Order: sequence, then structure tokens, then C-alpha cells
Amino acid sequence: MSNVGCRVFMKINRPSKELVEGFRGIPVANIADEMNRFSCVDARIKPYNNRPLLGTAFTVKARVADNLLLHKALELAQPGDVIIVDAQGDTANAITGEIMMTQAAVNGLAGVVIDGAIRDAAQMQELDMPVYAAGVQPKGPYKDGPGEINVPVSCGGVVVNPGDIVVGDADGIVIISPKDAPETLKKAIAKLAKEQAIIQGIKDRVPRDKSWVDKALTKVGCEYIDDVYK
Ligand SMILES: O=C([O-])CC(=O)C(=O)O
Ligand SMILES: [Mg+2]
Repeated sequence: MSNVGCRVFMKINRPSKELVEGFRGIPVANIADEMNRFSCVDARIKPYNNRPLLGTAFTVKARVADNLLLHKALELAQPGDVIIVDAQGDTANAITGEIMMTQAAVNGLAGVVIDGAIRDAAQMQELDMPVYAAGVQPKGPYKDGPGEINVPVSCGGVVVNPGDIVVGDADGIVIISPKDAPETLKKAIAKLAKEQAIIQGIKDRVPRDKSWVDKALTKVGCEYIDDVYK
């Protein structure tokens, strides 16, 4: 028998630190491009301080407006973990704030992502740990449960499994399964290098072949009109 909806799984298969660290400094956009534009959490979920995010997912499934399981997660998560809270996108009550996030930072967590609301938003700027959320709301949480820890959750429309690699920056967050990570990392590094070369070329005014633009417009039958719009 298992009390589905109120369980705490105490163990996670965490990827090696080395594999996770490989993603440090790689833009989320480059990683997402190499995952065929999948696996990015919804744009509703934004950074509340300007800190890049990198770590291993420690998941929490919270009851709407309730943070009992997040309190338990703060006790159990390890340094380097990113707590991912599936609060079902609800922003009617904040489920965390300055006190809890200060505890998370002091515990050495790599970050917290809430598909729900936070409060004490101004104080997040001072916090030495990235916090991402779907909104801000002064009304506080209930602390009754139920909920679960370290089960697959939904965060911004993406399934997050405990132990997944989480990378975030100003653009948003991408979730990578450790089994896909080595190949994805290799491709993302190459993509970053390619984009950096393009940008340098633009700055150096090196001519670029953009003939694909006209080819694509021809393909869709684009019409060129030698007149003003009337
Ligand atoms: O009161 C709460 O549970 C959330 C909060 O504002 C804090 O952690 O500072
Ligand atoms: Mg508070």
C-alpha cells in the first residue's frame, strides 16, 4: 500500500557533479535549440533575482496555496539541489518568501523554482541564490498538506523528474534528463561557439550569406509592391 498524494521519496539518483557543472555558463537558448526547442518551462516562470541557475532537481508537488511539503523539502534537499515546486501554477497565495528562501540559501541549495507565487519579492534581490516563480502575491500560504516529494512533477508545462539537470538564466529554464545530458551538452557547446563566431563576424562587418531569406520568401509567394500601403 502506498499513500498516493502524500509520500516523501527519500532518495534521488543524482547525476555526477561533473556532468551538471558542464552546463555552467551555457546559455539556456543554446541548450534548448539542441533539444529541438522542447523542455523549456513556460515564460510565466521568471527570475526574481539576476542569478544564473544550475543544479539537480529535487521535486515537490504542493497542494494549491500550501507549503507544508516545501518546508519538508528544505530539510531534506542537499547542497547543489534545485527545489522545483509544482504548485499547479496557482498565484492566489504565495507559498514561499524571504524566511524560507534565506534558509534554502544558507543550506547551500542551488536554487528554487516555483510554478506558483512567492512573496517578499524585493528581498529576493539581496538573496545569494536564484529564485524563479510564476508571480508575486502578498497573501501567505497554508501549511496543512498533503503533497509529495521526489515524484515526477509538472513545472511550467514540462515534466521534471527528480535528478534532472536544471539550467536557468535571464531567458528562462530548461530541464535536461541526465541520460540525454552528455550529448546535449556537446551540441550546446558547439552551438554557443558557432553563435559567438557569427556575432564576432557581424561586429567585424564580414559579409554574410543571407540568401536563404529570399529563398524562403519566394517559397511562400511573397509579393513585393512598389508603392506605399493604402
Ligand atoms: O510565511 C511563509 O510561509 C512564506 C514567507 O513569507 C517567508 O518564508 O518569508
Ligand atoms: Mg515572509
